[in-house]
Amino acid sequence: MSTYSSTDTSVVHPLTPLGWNHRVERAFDAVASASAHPLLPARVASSRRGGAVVRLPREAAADYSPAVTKAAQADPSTAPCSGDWVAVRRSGDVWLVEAVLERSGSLVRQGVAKDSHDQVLAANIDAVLICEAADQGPNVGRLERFLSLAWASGATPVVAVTKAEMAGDRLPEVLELVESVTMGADVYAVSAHTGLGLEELSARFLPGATWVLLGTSGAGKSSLVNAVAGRSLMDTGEIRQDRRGRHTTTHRQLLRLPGGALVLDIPGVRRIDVPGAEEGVDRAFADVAGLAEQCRFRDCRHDAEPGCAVNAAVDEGELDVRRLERWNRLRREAEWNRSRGDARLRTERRKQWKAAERQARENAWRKRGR
Ligand SMILES: Nc1nc2c(ncn2[C@@H]2O[C@H](COP(=O)(O)OP(=O)(O)OP(=O)(O)O)[C@@H](O)[C@H]2O)c(=O)[nH]1
Ligand SMILES: [Zn+2]
Repeated sequence: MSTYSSTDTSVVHPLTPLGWNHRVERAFDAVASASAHPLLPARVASSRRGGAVVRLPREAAADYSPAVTKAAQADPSTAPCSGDWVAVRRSGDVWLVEAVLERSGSLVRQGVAKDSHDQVLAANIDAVLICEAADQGPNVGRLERFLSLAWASGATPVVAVTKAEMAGDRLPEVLELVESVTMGADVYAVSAHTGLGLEELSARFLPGATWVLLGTSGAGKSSLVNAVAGRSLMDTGEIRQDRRGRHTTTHRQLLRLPGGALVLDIPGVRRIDVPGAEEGVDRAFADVAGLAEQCRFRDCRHDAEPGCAVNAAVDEGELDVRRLERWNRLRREAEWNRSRGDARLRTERRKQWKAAERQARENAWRKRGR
């Protein structure tokens, strides 16, 4: 692995290799200057209910402070997650996470149960690498879903068509199909086995940038990262198969590529629900959304309304009707998820108001009693 090197002589922050930058520095300074305790910045590699593994830059286990725990109970999306920058302090012989610093792009999974909360899968990400295997389709509906999610995160999506050598002569056809739905996101045909396209893709992994991998199980994410790194950073399918039943879940979740980019490994993202953000869907479907803006009526449902630019494009063969149907479905899903999120928020606010009212009454009562 290459070591981090700075070309100038200024002092390099020890967390720079983990993606530390001015934005994070300002966020940390604001928290640290308001704290009664001396705090240190750290980045979360992985987290679970009561604590996290953080990098200071050395790796350490950290528990959550009562304030962080309380906030996470009220809203789990505030709990530390992979990629988060946090402020920690030493308390006796343990590290305590005192605050989660303000996030830039984060990948959010919609809560699925009724009144369930969104879950932040990865925080402070700059780019999302969507992996779709060339030998199994590819599945454009799935790609559109991943792209919507990625755009909603605020990070830049990049698509890797993995196992490209398996497509053989069909590769141009596969790429054409992929590119018909990627709307300007860059697409790379890669093979971890033959090395195809790895150099071009590697050039995208800029030092200090944080990437997250999306793709179904077996899409070749781990193999791709290992091939780019030139060594085994992640367990691939075969290795996990061998280890089944043994307690060897020691692999890291915040990886550093030789070029200095960071990769967050978020295991177990099977079904992806689009978050309650139609903007993500509309970015992924920029062609359809652009047409919809030209409809005569602002609230056009693109059914049988007169002056519907979307249907006109379908009639003229410029827009695939299946893509239109998939856009409608994802949009409805996003709208529904958002309205559910809004309803949950209203319930929570009501609870908070009630608690505040109760507190005010108690305070008044105590004052009177004095
Ligand atoms: N032919 C071919 N097979 C590949 C390539 N990359 C990965 N594979 C195979 O695809 C299977 C899955 O690869 P992984 O890298 O483990 O896939 P993954 O996306 O990390 O899977 P999860 O960790 O379960 O999400 C393995 O059997 C790999 O050997 C490739 O470029 N070409
Ligand atoms: Zn319309």
